[in-house]
Amino acid sequence: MSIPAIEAEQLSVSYGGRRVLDQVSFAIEPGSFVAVLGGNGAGKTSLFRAILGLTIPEQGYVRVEGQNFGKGRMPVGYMPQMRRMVAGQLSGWHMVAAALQGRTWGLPWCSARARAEVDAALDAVDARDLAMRPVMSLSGGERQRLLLAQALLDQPRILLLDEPLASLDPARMRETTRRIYDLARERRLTVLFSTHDINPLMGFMDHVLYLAHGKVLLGSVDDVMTTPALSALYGAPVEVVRADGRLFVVADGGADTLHCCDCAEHTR
Ligand SMILES: Nc1ncnc2c1ncn2[C@@H]1O[C@H](COP(=O)(O)OP(=O)(O)OP(=O)(O)O)[C@@H](O)[C@H]1O
Repeated sequence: MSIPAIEAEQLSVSYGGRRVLDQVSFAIEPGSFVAVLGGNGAGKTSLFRAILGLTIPEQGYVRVEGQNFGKGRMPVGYMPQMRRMVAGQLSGWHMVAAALQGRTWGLPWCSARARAEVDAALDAVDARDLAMRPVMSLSGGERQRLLLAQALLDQPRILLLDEPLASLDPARMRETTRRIYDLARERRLTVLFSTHDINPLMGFMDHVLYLAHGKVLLGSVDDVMTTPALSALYGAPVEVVRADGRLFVVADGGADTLHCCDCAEHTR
């Protein structure tokens, strides 16, 4: 592999002495589209924050394109979880522009260049029609598009997308995934895409990065989504079941469905 887009080595992240990521190591290939899976509290957001340098590792390191950027500007666009979004009365345009303002400290943020960049990001996610509307009046799917536009500012080479499908209906999930996939291919982006529902990503993702109990497993869907692989990761028996063209990951005894995916849809 060439220099990895993202590389973690013996990375540990803890909060108040509780380890969320425990000496994890992995390397993400440039240009790959990676589904980041794991139950609630598995550490998906913590991993993204560590990559962004917003959370200081207890141990180990993360490198982006082979470098430790520290507080420097990295070539990474971040789409946070929507429930963390605060926008109030801002228009869609100003919400996207606010992210640019944060990154162009010291420059006149309403310059022609800045305006053109915001317009281009809105165009890329087909959201020009949302530009003048108050964000608080927008639907969940429309707000997601604005968050994606924010992540595209500054021409990133890597996108970290934290649950971009949250609160979308199944048709919108597939449409949103396709939009992100098309953008990623067109711009040769590396994408880490966290989700609780792998179904809409089938046929789009190159790899799965699965988090459980502080550990990670990275590989193809066929390598990771298997009974032995996930049981080893969880350190307890889980079962990967294929039924009606769908893939279910269930806790031992079948009482608890952890994830499911639709194996029937492998075509783009
Ligand atoms: N700033 C923090 N201080 C203390 N604990 C934290 C902090 N941030 C996250 N945690 C805890 O770390 C664990 C992992 O959280 P994280 O948000 O990374 O998980 P996640 O996989 O993104 O979860 P979800 O799917 O529910 O969004 C959780 O138990 C959470 O409560």
